[in-house]
Amino acid sequence: MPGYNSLGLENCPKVFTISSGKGGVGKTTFALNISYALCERNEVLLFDADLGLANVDVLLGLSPKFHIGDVLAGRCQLEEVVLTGPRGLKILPASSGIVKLTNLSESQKMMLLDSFDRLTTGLDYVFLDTAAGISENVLYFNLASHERILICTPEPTALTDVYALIKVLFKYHYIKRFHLVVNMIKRPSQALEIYRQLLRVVEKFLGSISLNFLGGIPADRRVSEAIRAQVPLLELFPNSPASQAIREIALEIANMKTDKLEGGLQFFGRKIMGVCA
Ligand SMILES: Nc1ncnc2c1ncn2[C@@H]1O[C@H](COP(=O)(O)OP(=O)(O)OP(=O)(O)O)[C@@H](O)[C@H]1O
Repeated sequence: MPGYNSLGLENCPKVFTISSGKGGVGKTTFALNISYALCERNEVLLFDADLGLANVDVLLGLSPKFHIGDVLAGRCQLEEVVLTGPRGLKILPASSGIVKLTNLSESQKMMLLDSFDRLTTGLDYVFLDTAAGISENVLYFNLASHERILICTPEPTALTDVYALIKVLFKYHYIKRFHLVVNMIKRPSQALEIYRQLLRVVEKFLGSISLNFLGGIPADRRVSEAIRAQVPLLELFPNSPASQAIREIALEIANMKTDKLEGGLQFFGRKIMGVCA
């Protein structure tokens, strides 16, 4: 049976990249919990695309038998790398500490995208948790997705780093559509203040960019307790302030309209190869 996503499009998951510019802002925690929230009613794959420093599997206490390096070396199929997490969430772990994976060749990227296209058939959502910063891989995964969620915190450095990421994606890759989540806010109004601050700078220096405010997540001590317990925050503390905020963002994502979803990631891979050639 072919799969249908929430928009009724056959075999075409909606692909989101989650990136941050700065490290340590809560990107992986968000990626795990937003995937967990959405897999209550959908088929979801969380791809730990932080190819140098993987940790989604660590957050869940899972032990991968194979990793993407094994696929690239021809030792297994991508399907064998996938782990099943809570609520049936599918997790594609990356490859902790294998430095050469951080610089994939174009042919390796294409091979990975081909396998990825097979793997994602029938899914509703794919979330790509990228590395921090603006390395080639981060840009590549951002290009390969339908939507881009940027995470920042109220810290000025988090804001300047997320601006740098938007700037590179816009100036060199013509990407104009982004969503913002402000994590670790201290009071409810802070998220919108930060969003407006970033929007002002983006409009002043970059012009016609669509920056959508997805929501704010409070600083919540339950987050680190859930990490220590290796259980998603939404499962362990479903009523904590951060859990409630993440569920609201999940609702926004579920209701998000996308103009047109084309093909799977393979299509995007080809598109990128055209851009990069
Ligand atoms: N809403 C929150 N409230 C309190 N602490 C948080 C929150 N979100 C994340 N954290 C804490 O921030 C730290 C970094 O989180 P996480 O590993 O998810 O960040 P990251 O951006 O993925 O980091 P990296 O750059 O290493 O990939 C963790 O210790 C986590 O407990």
